[in-house]
Amino acid sequence: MTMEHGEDCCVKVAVHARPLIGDEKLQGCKDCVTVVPGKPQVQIGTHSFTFDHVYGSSGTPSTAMFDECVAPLVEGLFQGYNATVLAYGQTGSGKTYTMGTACKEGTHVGIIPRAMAALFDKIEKLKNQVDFQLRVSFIEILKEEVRDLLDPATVTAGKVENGNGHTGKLSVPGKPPVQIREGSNGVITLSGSTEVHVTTQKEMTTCLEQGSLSRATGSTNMNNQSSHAIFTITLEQMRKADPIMASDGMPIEEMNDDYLCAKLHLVDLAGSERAKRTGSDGLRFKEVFTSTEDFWPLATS
Ligand SMILES: Nc1ncnc2c1ncn2[C@@H]1O[C@H](COP(=O)(O)OP(=O)(O)OP(=O)(O)O)[C@@H](O)[C@H]1O
Repeated sequence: MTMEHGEDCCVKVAVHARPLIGDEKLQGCKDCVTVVPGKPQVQIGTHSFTFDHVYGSSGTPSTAMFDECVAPLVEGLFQGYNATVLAYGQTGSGKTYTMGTACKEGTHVGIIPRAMAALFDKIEKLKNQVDFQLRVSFIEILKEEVRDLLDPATVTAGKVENGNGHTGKLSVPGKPPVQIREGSNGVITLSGSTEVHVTTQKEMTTCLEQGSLSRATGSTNMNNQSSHAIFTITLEQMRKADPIMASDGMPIEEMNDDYLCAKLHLVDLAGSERAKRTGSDGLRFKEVFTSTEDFWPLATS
C-alpha cells in the first residue's frame, strides 16, 4: 500500500491471515502461521516476521484493516494523492476475498466495496463546495496482453454458458488490444481501455461486478491461468472558493477554481507461487515477469 505526502513516500505491508477453510479442515490441515499476540508479527516455525499490521487468525480483527490501511488512502484522494493497494499472495490465500474484487451483494464485503462506500460518503458531504467527476476502469493483465474488462462490446454481447457450467459473457472479436504507452511527460496511459463515468455507488459496483464476471470467464477459457486485475478509480475535483461579497451582494473577487485529479488503483495480483513454479520453466518465468513489468508503471502512476 502506498501513499505520497509531499516528500514522504511510504509503503506499508499488512498481512491478512485467513482461517482454514472447509476442504482444508476435512483434510486435517493445521495452521502453520501463528500470530504473535499484541505484535504485528507472525511466526512460521522458528522464524518471526514483522509487518506494519497483521489481521485475522487472532491478530487484529480483519474489520480493522480497511479503517487502518485503506481509509487514509481514500481520504488522500481528496487532497490529490494517488494511491495503490496491492493484494499479493499464493493462489487460494484470500486475495480476491480480501479485496472484494468478486463481490456479490449480501456476501463478505472486501476492501474495494468499502473504499467505494467511503468515497461516496465523503462526496456526499462535500458536494455543495466541490464538483466531482468519477471514472472507473478495470483491466486484466495476462502475459503481455491487457484485457479491458469494461469493454462495452463484451458487456452488451450477452451471457453464455460455457462447457464448465460457468456463466460468462461473449467477447466480440476485432477490438484492438489495450496498449500501455508512456507520454513525453513520463505519464503512463492505457490506450484503448474503457473509462466509465459513474455518478453513484451502485453504478461503480455494477462496473466491478461486470468486470469480475468477464475476468472469471477469461480465466476459465485460458486454462485457469492466474492474472493481475486492476480496478482504478479516478477522482477529479473542481473546488470553488467562496467569493467575497460586496455590500450589494455582487462578488468582488473572481472565484478561484482549484482542480485536483487523483487515482486509486486496487490490484488483485496473480498467485505469487507462479513465479516460483516458473523458476523451473523458463517460458512461464518470462511470461510472469513480462506481465509484472507491464503492471508496475500502472501501480506507481
Ligand atoms: N479471511 C477469510 N475468511 C474466510 N474465508 C476466506 C478468507 N479469505 C479467503 N477465504 C476463502 O478462501 C478461498 C480462497 O480465497 P480467494 O479466492 O480469495 O483466494 P485468492 O488468493 O484470490 O486465489 P487466486 O490466486 O486463485 O485468485 C475462498 O473460498 C474464500 O472464500
